[in-house]
Amino acid sequence: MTTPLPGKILIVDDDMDVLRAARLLLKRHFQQVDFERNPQKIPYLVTNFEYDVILLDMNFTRDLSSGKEGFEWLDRILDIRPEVAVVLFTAYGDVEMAVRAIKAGAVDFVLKPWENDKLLATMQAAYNKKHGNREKSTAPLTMPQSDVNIIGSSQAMVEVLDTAARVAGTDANVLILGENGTGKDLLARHIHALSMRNKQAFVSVDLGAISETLFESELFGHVKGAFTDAREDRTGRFEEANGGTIFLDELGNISLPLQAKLLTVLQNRSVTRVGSNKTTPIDVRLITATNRNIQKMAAEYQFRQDLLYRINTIEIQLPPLRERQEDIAPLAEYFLEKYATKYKRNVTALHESLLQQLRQYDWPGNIRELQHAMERAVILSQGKVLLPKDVFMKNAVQEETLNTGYNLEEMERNIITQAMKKCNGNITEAAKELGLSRAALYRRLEKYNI
Ligand SMILES: Nc1ncnc2c1ncn2[C@@H]1O[C@H](COP(=O)(O)OP(=O)(O)OP(=O)(O)O)[C@@H](O)[C@H]1O
Repeated sequence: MTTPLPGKILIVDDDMDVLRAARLLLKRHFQQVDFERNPQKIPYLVTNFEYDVILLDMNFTRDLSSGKEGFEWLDRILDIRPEVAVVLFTAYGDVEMAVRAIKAGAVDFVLKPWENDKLLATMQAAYNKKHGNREKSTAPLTMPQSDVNIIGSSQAMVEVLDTAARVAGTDANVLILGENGTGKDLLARHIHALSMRNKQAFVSVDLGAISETLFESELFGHVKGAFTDAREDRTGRFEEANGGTIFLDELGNISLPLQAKLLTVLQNRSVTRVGSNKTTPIDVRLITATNRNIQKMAAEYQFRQDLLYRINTIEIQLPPLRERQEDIAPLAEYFLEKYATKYKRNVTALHESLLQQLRQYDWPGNIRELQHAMERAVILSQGKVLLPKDVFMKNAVQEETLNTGYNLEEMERNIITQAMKKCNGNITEAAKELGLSRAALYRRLEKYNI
């Protein structure tokens, strides 16, 4: 048995069975574990005993499901002892409540019914966090720093980044929602960079770009001879991510049979390579993303509800760029500097009239579109200051589009055809030109039969 941590723990829950089971487990790992059924005793206990971590139930009998009482007690505890680490017990599926609790100052949460390893790891991390912070109370927190550069000071982005920072240290599954080009991939990297797993791999998989037949082999690996083209053993992406984070992008695009396969892996926390009967345990943090309305898909039985429950412990919605206009100028300036350096161009500023137009435009391709518009403008501009004409040029594509009238689908088809022509059929280049991900372009090529 490992030496117990010298921590003092308090468990507050009105269910005696929960108290006994949690205490039995934690007692083996912490020096002192007290428990209390009656939440009214919390102020007395917290005032008189220096607990390191308090494991607090969200719902007491007075109020069975809203979590309101849990929030009140959380506030009281933090009023009396702001330095104590509070971990919340929440019922399975209380996603919103868990996010709110973390925003309200809890360090983490554990879902009931709990897995012993998970509860223990969470309590130990909470203890370490609190203990580390107390010793270095005047020094900056020793949280991992992210080297991912996310620009955004709009209220919406501040909230997104705040939630990301709070959930990064937990192992909670995160589902990132947002239109194409809003920065879902970047945010996933940021969460990984802020997490304890940041020294391990971050593996990003674009599910929209994997064919149905290769899905299993790509994700779970295969053994030599498993199918005609399997000439060597292959490690799947889940195994590559072992110990780190796996980011599954475009999750809304996979078929129901593949959803079932993914769910099995997530439930069993192990993978079996195609053609093998040996299972390998995996320890990965899961971040997923989609640009589709996944709740609606679940309601229409296009997406499995049980899989959704697994992946959306925390949901983060990235707003489209048109809804965070304050971020447009800082982003444009950031890309200006980036590309001026990259292409060694002496372009140093954005004219006020350009800034105005940038703010007015609605950016259907979001930040990716702005990024490419700035890259093109920096390369082509003739002066030091970028003007509206440098960014909003009427080029052949736009002219041709205008001639087709206002049928949106027709316009989209035309723009894509033009971009494919311009890039000689190179999908990566054309996707870049259009401000779309490769997968998003593939889907459209299929849709329009181009
Ligand atoms: N807040 C931001 N600050 C700086 N760069 C950003 C920001 N958001 C996105 N970007 C950049 O914009 C581009 C598109 O972002 P990203 O690929 O993360 O979007 P996405 O939502 O994952 O797109 P898709 O849905 O098409 O896969 C990337 O080059 C990314 O680095």
